[in-house]
Amino acid sequence: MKVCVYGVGAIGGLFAARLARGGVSVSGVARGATLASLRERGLVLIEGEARRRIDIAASDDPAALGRQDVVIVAVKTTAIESVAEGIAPLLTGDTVILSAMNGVPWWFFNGLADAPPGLRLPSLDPTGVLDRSMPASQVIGSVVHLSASSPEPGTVRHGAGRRVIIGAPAGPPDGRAEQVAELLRRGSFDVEVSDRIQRDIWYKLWGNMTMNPLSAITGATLDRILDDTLVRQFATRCMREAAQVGARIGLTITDDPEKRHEVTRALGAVRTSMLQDVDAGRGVELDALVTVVSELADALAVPAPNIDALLGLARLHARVRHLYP
Ligand SMILES: NC(=O)C1=CN([C@@H]2O[C@H](COP(=O)(O)OP(=O)(O)OC[C@H]3O[C@@H](n4cnc5c(N)ncnc54)[C@H](OP(=O)(O)O)[C@@H]3O)[C@@H](O)[C@H]2O)C=CC1
Ligand SMILES: CC(C)(CO)C(=O)C(=O)O
Repeated sequence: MKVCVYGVGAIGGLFAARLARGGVSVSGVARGATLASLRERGLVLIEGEARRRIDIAASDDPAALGRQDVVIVAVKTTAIESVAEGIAPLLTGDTVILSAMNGVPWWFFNGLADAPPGLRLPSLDPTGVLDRSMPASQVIGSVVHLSASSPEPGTVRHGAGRRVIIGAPAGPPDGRAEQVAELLRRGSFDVEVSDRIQRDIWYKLWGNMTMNPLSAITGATLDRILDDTLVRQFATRCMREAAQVGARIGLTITDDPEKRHEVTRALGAVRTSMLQDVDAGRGVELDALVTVVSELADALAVPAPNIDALLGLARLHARVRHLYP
């Protein structure tokens, strides 16, 4: 089985390294300093005290890597259009595209019976280029419940966790999801196959759609955000609104926000990925995490004044720093 990872950063690098270590034939689409480093030093995987070099074929030209059985898309959501532009040479009609990013992806409403037919959101694939180049029928979605970082290009450090949930957008688990699960298990990931991956994505989003922008705006770690009563209550109000939005498209959340806060608070003094992006001067994944929820609330006529306030503040904060268009 030929597997290509598109975007060899923290998550892509971890998938690539662990699959290659498990004997899978892996290549990577990388660019710039990452590509140079992969060619010179191989992909470096740091797990605990262990540091290991793993050689994979890498190119910034997907045509040089050829047709694949599975393509793992692991860029930041802000770069997804560049993947749409480049991915064609990797695909046949049977290639599985494993979408491994946070937030609401372009294929999210496919197979979601309770979503209004033909629903389109302004910030989600407005031109249809993502759907044309990466059709939902070929996608397996995922929720990546682990952490990784890339301390320097071509090096990936595995943080905590090994859990990955995957599932086809439409219908019950099918053969493709099971095949991808088996593949990922060769990389020693703990894989679950979901019969409704959108529900799992929405549940993760329910937490990070507030924590990420709140950390970006304030510069605070998760513990400080949740220990501030007013900010915690604001996050709770946003989550209640998001829960109402989700319920309208069949993605009901039964948990109470407080229960979720307790889980997040236990993570301690974590700098969220969005705060790290702000610190590094990188674009922020605001559209996939927050804009989409605000637009969905609007489309479904669910009042969401707190989510809109969060979006407005986070967007302005990012725009002032040239981190959002
Ligand atoms: N890191 C984590 O612990 C977790 C991350 N996630 C999610 O996973 C996704 C990926 O995050 P993460 O791995 O941290 O991000 P990174 O920024 O570490 O990695 C993304 C990689 O994609 C590369 N890339 C982007 N566009 C292209 C392109 N057109 N061609 C080739 N390479 C490209 C980037 O290269 P360059 O540097 O040149 O831009 C970078 O190496 C995000 O949606 C994130 O929210 C989810 C769970 C945990
Ligand atoms: C740390 C966490 C869980 C905070 O919501 C996260 O999802 C992120 O940093 O992107």
